[in-house]
Amino acid sequence: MLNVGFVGWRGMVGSVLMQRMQEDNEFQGIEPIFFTTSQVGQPGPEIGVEVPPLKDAFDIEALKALDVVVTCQGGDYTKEVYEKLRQAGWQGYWIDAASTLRMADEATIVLDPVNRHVIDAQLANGAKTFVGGNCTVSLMLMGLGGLFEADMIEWMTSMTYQAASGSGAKHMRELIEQMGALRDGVKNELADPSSAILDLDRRVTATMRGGDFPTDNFGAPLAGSLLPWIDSPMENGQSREEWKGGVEANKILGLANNPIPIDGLCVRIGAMRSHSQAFTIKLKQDVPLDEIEDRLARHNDWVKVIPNDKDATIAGLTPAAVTGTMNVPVGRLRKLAMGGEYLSAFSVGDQLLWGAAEPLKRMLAILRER
Ligand SMILES: NC(=O)C1=CN([C@@H]2O[C@H](COP(=O)(O)OP(=O)(O)OC[C@H]3O[C@@H](n4cnc5c(N)ncnc54)[C@H](OP(=O)(O)O)[C@@H]3O)[C@@H](O)[C@H]2O)C=CC1
Ligand SMILES: N[C@@H](CC(=O)OP(=O)(O)O)C(=O)O
Repeated sequence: MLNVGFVGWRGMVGSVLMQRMQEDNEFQGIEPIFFTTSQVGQPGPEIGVEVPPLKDAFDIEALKALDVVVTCQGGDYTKEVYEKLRQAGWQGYWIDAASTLRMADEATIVLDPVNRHVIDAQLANGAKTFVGGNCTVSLMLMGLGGLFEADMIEWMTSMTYQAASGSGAKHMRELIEQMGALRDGVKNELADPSSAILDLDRRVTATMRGGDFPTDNFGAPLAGSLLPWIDSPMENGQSREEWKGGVEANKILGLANNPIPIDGLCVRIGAMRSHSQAFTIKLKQDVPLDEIEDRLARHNDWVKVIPNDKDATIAGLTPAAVTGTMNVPVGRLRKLAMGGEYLSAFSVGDQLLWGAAEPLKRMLAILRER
């Protein structure tokens, strides 16, 4: 039986991982041991099986005794511990949510409905380090997997609409604080149906720009606005989030030596935990739309093709419809005015499920089944 150490299990991604593992009964058949950076000795989580008290996540000797480490603790923890553990001679499997190791040669980015062949080849080669992809990238590949699998894409852009959760729990709270502050600022005008809409609008804008508006985490208003920059700048003018779109997607697909150009703009919007993306796809050939829809729908169990009509789109292709589900709907499928090789698509997915926890959970299941 594998003994598996969990680090970062009470954070946002870690909690979703715990929830999903319990739902699918995946603590059976492993020996789970829980670690902490701040609560050593306290009781472990209730997961339906007995677990020992929390161990110190920085204790290299304790980690060395594990077959597998699963960490959702974050990049600083990975930087601090991973090298030390490997240098201490540990040869176990490291499964990580953080971006730190993703582009390292020894690391495989895991998204098994899309790249099980890459994962299996890496395991056969003795690979021991497996990292979940960037949420936007994983959700793009889950939605468009059928087109990548059939090698139909010459290049594509992804224009994103990313939820607050991608920045962390404090940011989700701040988004709601901002929404509340905007509403509170026009309480009286809202109660009076005859109040002038432009007065109401002026007040909303004044609240948003006022010194009391809560922006400690985002650094700017998000509610009633948007932020067209995510993560740090790269030298070429891309944001790091945009850079990840190209390099991570190609690494996941095993195309690093012959990459498909993938680029776009990443934008934070006021959704809670589902990321959306609009794609412009240059196909290698003018393939009929029904064949495209068929390939997309058949690729995996979670992608759902949404007919390109208004009612179906509004009902099924929104963060409000998708959040908390494993579904990755893809719709707005149509050929663009530029010609039959130009396809538009739009997809939505819960960035804490397929975007973060699920690929890690499934990687652990792959190891358990070996
Ligand atoms: N947020 C996201 O959407 C995504 C995140 N990731 C990656 O996953 C990693 C973790 O992110 P995320 O889950 O957002 O991190 P969190 O900030 O939610 O949790 C990280 C750690 O903070 C500690 N902590 C301190 N106070 C609390 C508290 N009140 N409640 C819960 N935990 C607390 C816990 O460690 P301890 O128990 O040791 O004190 C916890 O494991 C990062 O590397 C991130 O890049 C990847 C994909 C998506
Ligand atoms: N950067 C993503 C979330 C995230 O954690 O990404 P990564 O795992 O690549 O650091 C977002 O803000 O939506």
